[in-house]
Amino acid sequence: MNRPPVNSLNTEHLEQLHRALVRLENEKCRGMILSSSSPTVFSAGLDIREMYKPELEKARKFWRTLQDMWLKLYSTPYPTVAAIHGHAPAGGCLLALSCEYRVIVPNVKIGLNETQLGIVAPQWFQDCMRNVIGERQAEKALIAGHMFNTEQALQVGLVDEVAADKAACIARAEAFLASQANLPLLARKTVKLGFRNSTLSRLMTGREADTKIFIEYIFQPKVQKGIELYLQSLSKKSG
Ligand SMILES: CCCCC/C=C\CCC/C=C/CC(=O)SCCNC(=O)CCNC(=O)[C@H](O)C(C)(C)COP(=O)(O)OP(=O)(O)OC[C@H]1O[C@@H](n2cnc3c(N)ncnc32)[C@H](O)[C@@H]1OP(=O)(O)O
Repeated sequence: MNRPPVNSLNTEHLEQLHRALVRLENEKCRGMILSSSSPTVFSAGLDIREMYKPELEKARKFWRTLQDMWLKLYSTPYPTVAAIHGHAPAGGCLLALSCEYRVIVPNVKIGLNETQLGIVAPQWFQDCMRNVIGERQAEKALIAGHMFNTEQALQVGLVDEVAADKAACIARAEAFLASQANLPLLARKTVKLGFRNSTLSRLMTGREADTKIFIEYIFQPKVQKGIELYLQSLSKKSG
Protein backbone atom coordinates (compact mmCIF):
# COMPACT_ATOMS: atom_id res chain seq x y z
CA MET A 1 0.00 0.00 0.00
CA ASN A 2 1.27 3.38 -0.91
CA ARG A 3 -1.23 6.12 -0.13
CA PRO A 4 0.53 8.68 2.06
CA PRO A 5 0.36 9.71 4.76
CA VAL A 6 -1.43 6.79 6.45
CA ASN A 7 -2.78 4.44 3.73
CA SER A 8 -6.36 5.31 4.59
CA LEU A 9 -8.77 3.39 2.41
CA ASN A 10 -10.83 5.65 0.15
CA THR A 11 -12.80 4.39 -2.85
CA GLU A 12 -9.91 4.89 -5.26
CA HIS A 13 -7.37 3.09 -3.08
CA LEU A 14 -9.80 0.23 -2.48
CA GLU A 15 -10.32 -0.06 -6.25
CA GLN A 16 -6.55 -0.16 -6.75
CA LEU A 17 -6.19 -2.91 -4.15
CA HIS A 18 -9.05 -4.85 -5.73
CA ARG A 19 -7.52 -4.55 -9.22
CA ALA A 20 -4.15 -5.71 -7.86
CA LEU A 21 -5.76 -8.77 -6.25
CA VAL A 22 -7.59 -9.66 -9.47
CA ARG A 23 -4.37 -9.29 -11.47
CA LEU A 24 -2.41 -11.50 -9.04
CA GLU A 25 -5.08 -14.18 -9.30
CA ASN A 26 -5.14 -14.00 -13.11
CA GLU A 27 -1.35 -14.23 -13.21
CA LYS A 28 -1.45 -17.36 -11.01
CA CYS A 29 0.57 -15.63 -8.31
CA ARG A 30 2.13 -18.04 -5.77
CA GLY A 31 1.91 -15.72 -2.78
CA MET A 32 1.42 -12.14 -1.64
CA ILE A 33 2.90 -10.00 1.12
CA LEU A 34 0.61 -7.12 2.08
CA SER A 35 2.84 -4.33 3.30
CA SER A 36 3.04 -0.55 3.53
CA SER A 37 5.30 2.12 2.14
CA SER A 38 4.92 4.07 5.39
CA PRO A 39 7.59 3.54 8.06
CA THR A 40 5.04 3.83 10.89
CA VAL A 41 1.56 2.98 9.61
CA PHE A 42 0.29 -0.23 8.01
CA SER A 43 -3.12 1.31 7.28
CA ALA A 44 -5.23 3.82 9.22
CA GLY A 45 -8.34 1.94 8.07
CA LEU A 46 -11.23 3.43 6.18
CA ASP A 47 -10.78 7.00 5.02
CA ILE A 48 -13.04 8.75 7.46
CA ARG A 49 -13.61 11.59 5.01
CA GLU A 50 -15.53 9.13 2.78
CA MET A 51 -18.08 8.83 5.58
CA TYR A 52 -18.38 12.53 6.41
CA LYS A 53 -21.32 14.27 4.74
CA PRO A 54 -21.07 12.06 1.65
CA GLU A 55 -23.43 12.02 -1.32
CA LEU A 56 -25.64 8.96 -1.10
CA GLU A 57 -24.40 7.29 -4.29
CA LYS A 58 -20.75 7.96 -3.43
CA ALA A 59 -21.23 6.42 0.01
CA ARG A 60 -22.89 3.35 -1.54
CA LYS A 61 -20.06 2.98 -4.04
CA PHE A 62 -17.46 3.32 -1.27
CA TRP A 63 -19.04 0.54 0.76
CA ARG A 64 -19.54 -1.78 -2.20
CA THR A 65 -15.93 -1.25 -3.25
CA LEU A 66 -14.79 -2.17 0.26
CA GLN A 67 -16.94 -5.31 0.13
CA ASP A 68 -15.52 -6.26 -3.31
CA MET A 69 -11.94 -5.78 -2.18
CA TRP A 70 -12.43 -7.75 1.03
CA LEU A 71 -14.25 -10.65 -0.68
CA LYS A 72 -11.27 -10.97 -3.04
CA LEU A 73 -8.62 -10.65 -0.33
CA TYR A 74 -10.30 -13.10 2.04
CA SER A 75 -10.66 -15.77 -0.64
CA THR A 76 -7.39 -15.61 -2.58
CA PRO A 77 -6.32 -18.98 -3.98
CA TYR A 78 -2.71 -18.08 -3.19
CA PRO A 79 -1.18 -17.65 0.31
CA THR A 80 -1.24 -14.18 1.85
CA VAL A 81 0.82 -12.62 4.64
CA ALA A 82 0.47 -9.23 6.31
CA ALA A 83 3.80 -7.59 7.14
CA ILE A 84 2.57 -5.21 9.83
CA HIS A 85 5.41 -2.78 10.34
CA GLY A 86 3.14 0.04 11.51
CA HIS A 87 -0.15 0.76 13.22
CA ALA A 88 -3.23 -1.05 11.99
CA PRO A 89 -6.46 0.32 13.49
CA ALA A 90 -9.97 -0.68 12.34
CA GLY A 91 -10.02 -1.31 8.57
CA GLY A 92 -6.21 -1.62 8.72
CA CYS A 93 -6.64 -4.47 11.18
CA LEU A 94 -9.30 -6.01 8.90
CA LEU A 95 -6.75 -6.14 6.06
CA ALA A 96 -4.25 -7.92 8.31
CA LEU A 97 -6.88 -10.31 9.69
CA SER A 98 -7.89 -11.24 6.16
CA CYS A 99 -4.43 -12.55 5.31
CA GLU A 100 -3.47 -16.08 6.29
CA TYR A 101 -0.46 -15.16 8.41
CA ARG A 102 0.63 -12.03 10.26
CA VAL A 103 4.09 -10.78 11.23
CA ILE A 104 4.36 -7.61 13.30
CA VAL A 105 7.14 -5.35 14.53
CA PRO A 106 7.57 -3.94 18.08
CA ASN A 107 5.68 -0.84 19.27
CA VAL A 108 2.70 -1.24 16.98
CA LYS A 109 -0.98 -0.92 17.85
CA ILE A 110 -3.52 -3.11 16.10
CA GLY A 111 -7.21 -3.77 16.64
CA LEU A 112 -10.82 -3.13 15.75
CA ASN A 113 -11.21 0.11 17.71
CA GLU A 114 -14.54 1.20 16.20
CA THR A 115 -16.46 1.15 19.50
CA GLN A 116 -14.05 3.71 20.92
CA LEU A 117 -14.90 6.00 18.01
CA GLY A 118 -18.63 5.62 18.63
CA ILE A 119 -19.10 3.56 15.48
CA VAL A 120 -19.67 -0.16 15.11
CA ALA A 121 -17.44 -2.70 13.40
CA PRO A 122 -19.61 -4.41 10.75
CA GLN A 123 -20.48 -8.07 11.30
CA TRP A 124 -17.92 -9.34 8.79
CA PHE A 125 -15.11 -7.34 10.47
CA GLN A 126 -16.18 -8.98 13.73
CA ASP A 127 -16.25 -12.42 12.08
CA CYS A 128 -12.67 -11.98 10.90
CA MET A 129 -11.48 -11.17 14.41
CA ARG A 130 -13.45 -14.10 15.87
CA ASN A 131 -11.97 -16.48 13.31
CA VAL A 132 -8.44 -15.49 14.33
CA ILE A 133 -8.55 -15.06 18.12
CA GLY A 134 -11.69 -16.99 19.08
CA GLU A 135 -15.12 -16.07 20.38
CA ARG A 136 -14.33 -14.96 23.94
CA GLN A 137 -11.29 -12.82 23.18
CA ALA A 138 -13.00 -11.31 20.14
CA GLU A 139 -16.10 -10.38 22.11
CA LYS A 140 -14.00 -8.67 24.79
CA ALA A 141 -11.82 -6.87 22.25
CA LEU A 142 -14.71 -5.71 20.06
CA ILE A 143 -16.89 -4.45 22.92
CA ALA A 144 -13.98 -2.42 24.29
CA GLY A 145 -12.64 -1.37 20.87
CA HIS A 146 -9.32 -2.58 22.24
CA MET A 147 -6.10 -1.71 20.45
CA PHE A 148 -3.53 -4.43 21.15
CA ASN A 149 0.14 -3.60 21.46
CA THR A 150 2.65 -5.92 19.84
CA GLU A 151 3.09 -8.19 22.87
CA GLN A 152 -0.66 -8.45 23.52
CA ALA A 153 -1.34 -9.16 19.85
CA LEU A 154 1.12 -12.04 19.92
CA GLN A 155 -0.22 -13.39 23.19
CA VAL A 156 -3.84 -13.44 22.05
CA GLY A 157 -2.94 -14.96 18.66
CA LEU A 158 -3.92 -11.90 16.64
CA VAL A 159 -0.49 -12.11 15.05
CA ASP A 160 1.72 -15.13 14.46
CA GLU A 161 5.20 -13.69 14.88
CA VAL A 162 7.12 -10.62 16.00
CA ALA A 163 10.10 -9.47 13.92
CA ALA A 164 12.61 -6.81 14.94
CA ASP A 165 12.06 -4.33 12.12
CA LYS A 166 10.61 -3.89 8.63
CA ALA A 167 13.35 -5.89 6.87
CA ALA A 168 13.02 -8.78 9.33
CA CYS A 169 9.24 -8.59 9.04
CA ILE A 170 9.38 -8.97 5.25
CA ALA A 171 11.95 -11.77 5.59
CA ARG A 172 9.66 -13.69 7.95
CA ALA A 173 6.71 -13.10 5.62
CA GLU A 174 8.78 -14.54 2.77
CA ALA A 175 9.66 -17.52 4.97
CA PHE A 176 5.94 -18.18 5.48
CA LEU A 177 5.35 -18.09 1.74
CA ALA A 178 8.31 -20.44 1.20
CA SER A 179 6.79 -22.85 3.74
CA GLN A 180 3.64 -23.02 1.58
CA ALA A 181 5.36 -23.29 -1.78
CA ASN A 182 5.41 -27.07 -2.09
CA LEU A 183 1.85 -27.71 -0.99
CA PRO A 184 -0.50 -28.95 -3.71
CA LEU A 185 -2.35 -25.81 -4.85
CA LEU A 186 -5.83 -27.22 -5.24
CA ALA A 187 -5.83 -28.99 -1.87
CA ARG A 188 -4.46 -25.91 -0.13
CA LYS A 189 -7.00 -23.57 -1.69
CA THR A 190 -9.89 -25.95 -0.99
CA VAL A 191 -9.04 -26.21 2.71
CA LYS A 192 -8.61 -22.44 2.99
CA LEU A 193 -11.99 -21.77 1.39
CA GLY A 194 -13.59 -24.47 3.51
CA PHE A 195 -12.52 -22.58 6.64
CA ARG A 196 -13.50 -19.19 5.26
CA ASN A 197 -16.66 -20.10 3.39
CA SER A 198 -19.24 -19.33 6.07
CA THR A 199 -17.73 -15.90 6.71
CA LEU A 200 -17.60 -15.14 2.99
CA SER A 201 -21.14 -16.43 2.37
CA ARG A 202 -22.55 -14.36 5.20
CA LEU A 203 -21.50 -11.19 3.40
CA MET A 204 -22.13 -12.45 -0.15
CA THR A 205 -25.71 -13.35 0.62
CA GLY A 206 -26.31 -10.17 2.59
CA ARG A 207 -24.41 -7.55 0.63
CA GLU A 208 -27.33 -5.29 -0.06
CA ALA A 209 -28.53 -5.50 3.54
CA ASP A 210 -25.00 -4.76 4.76
CA THR A 211 -24.82 -1.70 2.50
CA LYS A 212 -28.21 -0.52 3.73
CA ILE A 213 -27.09 -0.85 7.35
CA PHE A 214 -23.96 1.17 6.58
CA ILE A 215 -25.89 3.91 4.79
CA GLU A 216 -28.60 4.19 7.42
CA TYR A 217 -25.99 4.23 10.15
CA ILE A 218 -23.66 6.88 8.80
CA PHE A 219 -26.44 9.20 7.67
CA GLN A 220 -27.72 9.59 11.24
CA PRO A 221 -27.07 13.17 12.43
CA LYS A 222 -25.50 12.01 15.70
CA VAL A 223 -23.10 9.70 13.83
CA GLN A 224 -22.18 12.55 11.47
CA LYS A 225 -21.50 14.78 14.48
CA GLY A 226 -19.24 12.10 15.97
CA ILE A 227 -17.34 11.72 12.69
CA GLU A 228 -16.93 15.50 12.46
CA LEU A 229 -15.48 15.70 15.97
CA TYR A 230 -13.17 12.76 15.32
CA LEU A 231 -11.86 14.31 12.11
CA GLN A 232 -11.22 17.55 13.98
CA SER A 233 -9.35 15.72 16.73
CA LEU A 234 -7.17 13.93 14.17
CA SER A 235 -6.20 17.10 12.33
CA LYS A 236 -5.62 19.05 15.59
CA LYS A 237 -3.24 16.29 16.62
CA SER A 238 -1.12 16.71 13.49
CA GLY A 239 -1.50 20.51 13.42
C1 LIG B 1 -25.69 -1.53 13.88
C2 LIG B 1 -24.63 -1.88 12.90
C3 LIG B 1 -23.89 -0.69 12.46
C4 LIG B 1 -22.93 -0.98 11.37
C5 LIG B 1 -22.20 0.26 11.04
C6 LIG B 1 -21.62 0.20 9.76
C7 LIG B 1 -20.60 0.91 9.41
C8 LIG B 1 -19.87 1.96 10.15
C9 LIG B 1 -18.44 2.04 9.66
C10 LIG B 1 -17.57 1.26 10.56
C11 LIG B 1 -16.24 0.91 9.98
C12 LIG B 1 -15.15 1.57 10.28
C13 LIG B 1 -13.81 1.07 9.94
C14 LIG B 1 -12.71 2.07 9.92
O1 LIG B 1 -11.67 1.74 9.44
S1 LIG B 1 -12.96 3.63 10.55
C15 LIG B 1 -11.35 4.37 10.55
C16 LIG B 1 -10.72 4.18 11.86
N1 LIG B 1 -9.35 4.62 11.84
C17 LIG B 1 -8.81 5.27 12.86
O2 LIG B 1 -9.44 5.54 13.87
C18 LIG B 1 -7.38 5.68 12.69
C19 LIG B 1 -7.21 7.14 12.91
N2 LIG B 1 -5.82 7.50 12.73
C20 LIG B 1 -4.88 7.31 13.67
O3 LIG B 1 -5.10 6.75 14.72
C21 LIG B 1 -3.53 7.79 13.34
O4 LIG B 1 -3.62 8.65 12.22
C22 LIG B 1 -2.49 6.69 13.01
C23 LIG B 1 -3.00 5.72 11.96
C24 LIG B 1 -2.12 5.93 14.30
C25 LIG B 1 -1.21 7.37 12.46
O5 LIG B 1 -0.77 8.35 13.36
P1 LIG B 1 0.24 9.47 12.84
O6 LIG B 1 1.33 8.84 12.06
O7 LIG B 1 0.59 10.28 14.05
O8 LIG B 1 -0.58 10.32 11.77
P2 LIG B 1 -1.66 11.45 12.07
O9 LIG B 1 -2.64 11.01 13.09
O10 LIG B 1 -0.97 12.75 12.31
O11 LIG B 1 -2.45 11.49 10.66
C26 LIG B 1 -1.85 12.05 9.50
C27 LIG B 1 -2.96 12.61 8.61
O12 LIG B 1 -3.80 11.53 8.22
C28 LIG B 1 -5.15 11.81 8.59
N3 LIG B 1 -5.81 10.54 8.94
C29 LIG B 1 -5.44 9.65 9.86
N4 LIG B 1 -6.26 8.59 9.86
C30 LIG B 1 -7.20 8.83 8.92
C31 LIG B 1 -8.33 8.10 8.46
N5 LIG B 1 -8.67 6.88 8.93
N6 LIG B 1 -9.07 8.65 7.48
C32 LIG B 1 -8.77 9.86 6.95
N7 LIG B 1 -7.70 10.61 7.37
C33 LIG B 1 -6.92 10.08 8.33
C34 LIG B 1 -5.03 12.76 9.78
O13 LIG B 1 -6.21 13.49 9.94
C35 LIG B 1 -3.86 13.60 9.34
O14 LIG B 1 -4.35 14.49 8.37
P3 LIG B 1 -3.86 16.02 8.30
O15 LIG B 1 -2.36 15.95 8.21
O16 LIG B 1 -4.53 16.56 7.09
O17 LIG B 1 -4.34 16.66 9.56
